[in-house]
Amino acid sequence: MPGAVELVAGVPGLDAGQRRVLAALLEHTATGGGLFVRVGRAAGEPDAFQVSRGGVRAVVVDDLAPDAGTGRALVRHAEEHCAGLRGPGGREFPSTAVGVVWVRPGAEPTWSRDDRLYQAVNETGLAALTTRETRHLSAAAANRVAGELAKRLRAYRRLSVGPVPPAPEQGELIDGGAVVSDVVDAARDRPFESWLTFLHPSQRRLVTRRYSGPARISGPAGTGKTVVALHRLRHLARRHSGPLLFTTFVRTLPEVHARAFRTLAPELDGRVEFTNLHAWAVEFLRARGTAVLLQSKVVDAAFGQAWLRERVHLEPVEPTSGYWRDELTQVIGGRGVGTFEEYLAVPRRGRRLRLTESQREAVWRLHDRYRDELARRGACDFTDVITLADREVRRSPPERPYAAVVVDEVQDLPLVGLRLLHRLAGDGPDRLLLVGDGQQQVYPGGWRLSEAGIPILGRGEVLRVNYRNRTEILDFARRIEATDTIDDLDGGAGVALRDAEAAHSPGGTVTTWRGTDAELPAALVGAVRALRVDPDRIAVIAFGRGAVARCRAVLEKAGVAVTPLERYTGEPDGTVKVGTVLRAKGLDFQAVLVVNTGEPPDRDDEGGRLGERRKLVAATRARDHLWWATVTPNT
Ligand SMILES: Nc1ncnc2c1ncn2[C@@H]1O[C@H](COP(=O)(O)OP(=O)(O)OP(=O)(O)O)[C@@H](O)[C@H]1O
Repeated sequence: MPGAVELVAGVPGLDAGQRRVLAALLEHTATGGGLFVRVGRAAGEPDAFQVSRGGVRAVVVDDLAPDAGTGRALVRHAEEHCAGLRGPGGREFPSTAVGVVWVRPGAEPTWSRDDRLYQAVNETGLAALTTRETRHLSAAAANRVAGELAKRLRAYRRLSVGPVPPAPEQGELIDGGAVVSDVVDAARDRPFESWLTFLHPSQRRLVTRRYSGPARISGPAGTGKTVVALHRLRHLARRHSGPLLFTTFVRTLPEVHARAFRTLAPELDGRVEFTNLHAWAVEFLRARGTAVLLQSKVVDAAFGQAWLRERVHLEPVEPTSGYWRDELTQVIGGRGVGTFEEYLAVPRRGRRLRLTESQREAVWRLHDRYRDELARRGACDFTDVITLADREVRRSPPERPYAAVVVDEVQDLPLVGLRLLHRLAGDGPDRLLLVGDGQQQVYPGGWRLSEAGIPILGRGEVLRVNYRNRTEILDFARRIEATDTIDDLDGGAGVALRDAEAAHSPGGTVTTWRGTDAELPAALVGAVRALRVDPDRIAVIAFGRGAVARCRAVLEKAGVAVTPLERYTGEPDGTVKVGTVLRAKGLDFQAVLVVNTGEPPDRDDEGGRLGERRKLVAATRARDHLWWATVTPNT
C-alpha cells in the first residue's frame, strides 16, 4: 500500500512545501479519518481538510498569509462545508468545531493579532499541534465524518493511509449498526471532550442563532449550557472584531473554562477575557485609578463588629447571624438598595422570614452600622465593588466596548452584577448571553431579569438533554427534592432535572455509605482507593468549610495528594480535588465523593431549600461514579 508521501505526490499542481505539509497531515490520519486535498487551488477555499481522531481542520498551505478578506472567506467556506455533519448518538457537527490552520512551509508565520480567524504555524508548529491534540473521537466516528465529508467535497481528492470504510449513501440516516457500535464506543471511552466536535441539534442551533437583543439559555444540570456558550463565543469572535468577555460569579470557574476554550479555539487565545465578576470589577476600577480593599477577613470583621452592637434586636427574630448577613449582602447590597424607603419596598424573593416594618428598621440599623465599620476600615464588600464599577461604567464606558458578553451560572449573580454586565454589553444583537439554571441557585435572594431591565422576550432558550451524568447518577440526582419553584430566571416555569432527557449513557455507579464520624476516615480513604480513576478526575465535595478541612486532613494523612478546589484550574496535577459545593459549581469530574456531615451550613440555607439544591449540584458533578456519604455523630 502506498505511503503518505506517494499518495500526496499523486495530486497534481502541488509544490514541494505543500507536498511535505500535506503528507504530514495525511500521516496523522492513520488511526481514523482521512485527508481531502483540493485539486486545483481556489482563493478563499481551504487547500485541504484533515479529519483525525482530534477533529476536523481546514488547512491552507501557503508562503503568503491570506489577506483579511480571503481569511474570512476561508473560514466561511470551511464552516459551510462541515456544518451539520452527523456524528455519534444523533449529534451534529457545529460550524464552530472546524479549526482553520494556515501553514507556512519552512518559515515562521507572520500574522496580525487582531484578526485571528485561524491558527498560523510553520511545519514544526504543525507537528506540535498534531501531536498535542486530544483524541476525543473514536476511530469509527472519525471515519464516519470523513465518509460524510467525502460526499460534500466534490472538488477534493480523498487520500487515506488506513483502510477506507465504505461511505454512507447520499441522504442515508445513520444506520442501526453504526449507532449501536457508536453508542457502545462512546459509553466505553466516553471521550470527555467529544463536545468539542459534536453537539445535540438543539445545542448546535443555539451556537449560531442570531438574537436581536439579550438572550438567555437555561436548562437543568449537565445539559451543555456552558458547552454551547463556549462554541458561541468562537462563532461570535469569528464574525466580530473587538474583545469578548466570559464571566461568572464563581471565582475559579473562568480559568477552567478558559482552558477548555483554548482547546476549542486556540487561534482566539487572548481575544476572549475569562474572569470572574469581582476580579473584573476590581481590575476595571484599578485601571481607572480607584484602588479598593476587598478582603474577606476585613469584611468579616466589619460585620462581626456591627452584629455585636445590633444583635440584641435581631436575635429574637432569627438567632443565626448568617441570615442577617445575607439580608445585608444579598437583599440590600445585592439589589443596590440605597435608602430605608427602598428597602421597605423591595421584594425579598426566596427569603424564608417575612419581616415587619420595625424588624426592617432593625435590619437597617445593622446595615448602617456595617457600612460605618467598613468605612472605618477603608474597605468594600463584594457587592460594593460591583456597584462602584457599575457607577464608573455609567460615568465613562470602557474605551473598547465588548463585542459580546457571556455570563455563566447567572442564577447566583446579585442583581447589581446583572445590571453592570447589561450596561457593559448593551442591548444590541448578540451582545449579551445569560446562561444559568434556577434549580442550581445556591445563594439566597432572587431576582427576575426584567428587574435588571433586561428584556429577553422570545430569546429565552431551554436545553433538556443531560450529557454529563451516567444513568445511575442521573437517577439518584433526580430523587433529590430540589424542585420547589424553579423558575426560568424571568418568572416563568423552569425545567427541573427530573424532567431532563438523558443522552444514552448507561451505567455508572452510585454507592451510599452511612456511618459515624469515627468511621469516616477509613471509609473515605477506602472509597478513593477503590476507584480505578486518575486522581485528577476525582473530587471530594462537602457542604461546609469544617467538613472540607476534615476530609482534606483524612486524605492527606493517608498519603493521598489533594488540592483545594479554590486552586483548581483544570490543569492536571495528579491530585484529588477537595472543596465545598460552592466551589464545585459548574465543574465536573469522573468520580465525585460527597460527604454530608450534617454540620450547620456556612451560609443560611433558607430552611433547607438551598440545602437540597446544593445537594443536587454536588451529585450532578459526577460523570461516572458517585459515592454519597452520610455521617452520623459518634455514639
Ligand atoms: N454535545 C455533547 N457531547 C458530549 N458531551 C457533552 C455534550 N454537551 C455536554 N457534554 C458533556 O456534559 C458536560 C456538561 O456540560 P456543561 O458543563 O456545558 O453543562 P451545563 O449545562 O453548563 O451544566 P451545569 O449547569 O451543571 O454546570 C460537559 O463537560 C461534557 O462532558
